[in-house]
Amino acid sequence: MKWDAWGDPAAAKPLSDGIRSLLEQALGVDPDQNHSLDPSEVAVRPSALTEPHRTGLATIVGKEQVSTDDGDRLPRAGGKSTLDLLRRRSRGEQDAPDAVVIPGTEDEIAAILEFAAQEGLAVVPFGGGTSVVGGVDPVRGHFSASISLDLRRFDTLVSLDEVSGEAVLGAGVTGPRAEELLRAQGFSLGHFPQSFQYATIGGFAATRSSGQDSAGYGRFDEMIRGMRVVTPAGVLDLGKAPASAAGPDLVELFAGSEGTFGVITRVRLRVHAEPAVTRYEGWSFPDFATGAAALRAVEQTGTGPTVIRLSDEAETGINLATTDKIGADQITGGCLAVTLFEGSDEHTRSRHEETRAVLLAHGATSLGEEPAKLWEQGRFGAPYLRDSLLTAGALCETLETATTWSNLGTLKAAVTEALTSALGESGTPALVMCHISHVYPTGASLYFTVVAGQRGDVIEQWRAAKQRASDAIVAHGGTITHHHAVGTDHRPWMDSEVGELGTAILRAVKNTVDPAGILNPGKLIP
Ligand SMILES: Cc1cc2nc3c(=O)[nH]c(=O)nc-3n(C[C@H](O)[C@H](O)[C@H](O)COP(=O)(O)OP(=O)(O)OC[C@H]3O[C@@H](n4cnc5c(N)ncnc54)[C@H](O)[C@@H]3O)c2cc1C
Repeated sequence: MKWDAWGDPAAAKPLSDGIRSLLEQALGVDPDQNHSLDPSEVAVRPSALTEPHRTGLATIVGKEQVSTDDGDRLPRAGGKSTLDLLRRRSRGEQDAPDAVVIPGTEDEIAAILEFAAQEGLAVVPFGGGTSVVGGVDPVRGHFSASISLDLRRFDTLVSLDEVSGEAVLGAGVTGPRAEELLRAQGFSLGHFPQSFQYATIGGFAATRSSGQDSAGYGRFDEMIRGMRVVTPAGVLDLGKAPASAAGPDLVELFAGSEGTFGVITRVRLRVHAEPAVTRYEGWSFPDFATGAAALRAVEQTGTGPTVIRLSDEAETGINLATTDKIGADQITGGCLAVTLFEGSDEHTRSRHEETRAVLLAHGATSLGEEPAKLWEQGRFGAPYLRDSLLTAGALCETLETATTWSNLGTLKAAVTEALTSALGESGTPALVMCHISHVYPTGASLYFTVVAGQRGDVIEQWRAAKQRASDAIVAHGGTITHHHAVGTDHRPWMDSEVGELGTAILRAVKNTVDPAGILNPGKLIP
């Protein structure tokens, strides 16, 4: 993973002529500017880890698994939000963890946590580092140093129960590696967030991630059957049976705990047979409201697409749903939707037919297979485009929420207005696009992509727009996050999300499992 951008440098996406002219004409951006920083120009905050602390950590994990080198600290200095990437491009001293520690066993993690609690060191669990909410920021709080606890060595398929369809995967296994390990035995997890290529099993569990195939396979938290968590107060082995009435579900409590309650070392997950067939169909709707009503009908009827997504007019207009063709003018007007069906030949056929019937009855026009295939081919490409936009002097970021079907239109309008007016006040027009990509019987997510011109202090420019959008989300009945999690960025809205008593309950759990407060300070809990 690049330190100041997304993913593999070889997969970079230069801006097409279509996007370049869009930037120039609509946003007043000069795409020939270069806003990136050479790594040699970066000054990293010096490590504050003392020599005795380094020796103490090295005694636990071995000296080769403790590093205070800038080259190791910088890639763990934060996640991959636009704010993170803009910070990486800023001149002046950059924040970074004081050390990177890479344990190989649960006992080593327990010993690190004990040492950190005794010595007053903050510990930030680190999976793939793809957080977009400041989840891995090296916040020291009142501690003398912050260490990044990298889970990469927990990288195995621990076990597979083929009869029950359950697999135990190490926390550091990445998305592609999980599929590779499972497919070698005829199984698949089916969790494909856009960050799939770099994010990890532990990170998915810690953030209640949701993948693009959630209509078929569920959110990541719905896949979890159990997990092991090392906390400063001891080890928890959670989840005994496929279902249980033994009180409140502690698996649910630790899913989404964002490294503040403990370090997840392995996760037991529901898996399914590797799908034999995929069927594709793209659709056009006259407008977003008609499309949303059709998706609701599909979900409430339960016809079973694996993927179902709907882009609004703006997103359809610039062809963002099929990122490889952005700016090309092959889809005009209306709203594009895509559906995919995975499984056996017979089962995908029947689900496809039922879904078709519902969509056609609700105003859809079929576009054939191609738009859905193109979407699948380009599904992991958009983050590369964001890098090129930032480099060219445009601001580009995403944010997300969810609400009930009856409130969807109101919330979408309120967030769009908040972003447009906040960015307008900073002196730039804004292109606000939106899609639905996760559906439930009672509601859906809304995922916004914003492109604007960079004006003044760009970090402050985006912060102000995001604050306005977050306030609008809360004021209009949305959740502050459907799948990006809380981290530092959404923490100010947690009280509105769960109430003061809810926050007090989270604090009480934190005080029980992490009395010294060393785990991921400044995240999740207000
Ligand atoms: C381009 C892009 C696209 C994205 N698309 C999606 C998407 O489609 N769906 C989605 O849900 N999210 C998405 N995200 C957000 C992000 O990928 C998810 O939050 C992901 O689950 C984080 O996994 P990770 O392994 O990278 O965790 P990290 O970023 O390393 O950590 C995230 C949080 O979890 C904690 N953590 C990590 N591992 C552990 C562990 N083993 N034990 C305890 N705590 C731990 C960290 O301390 C931190 O608070 C996207 C991000 C980017 C940059």
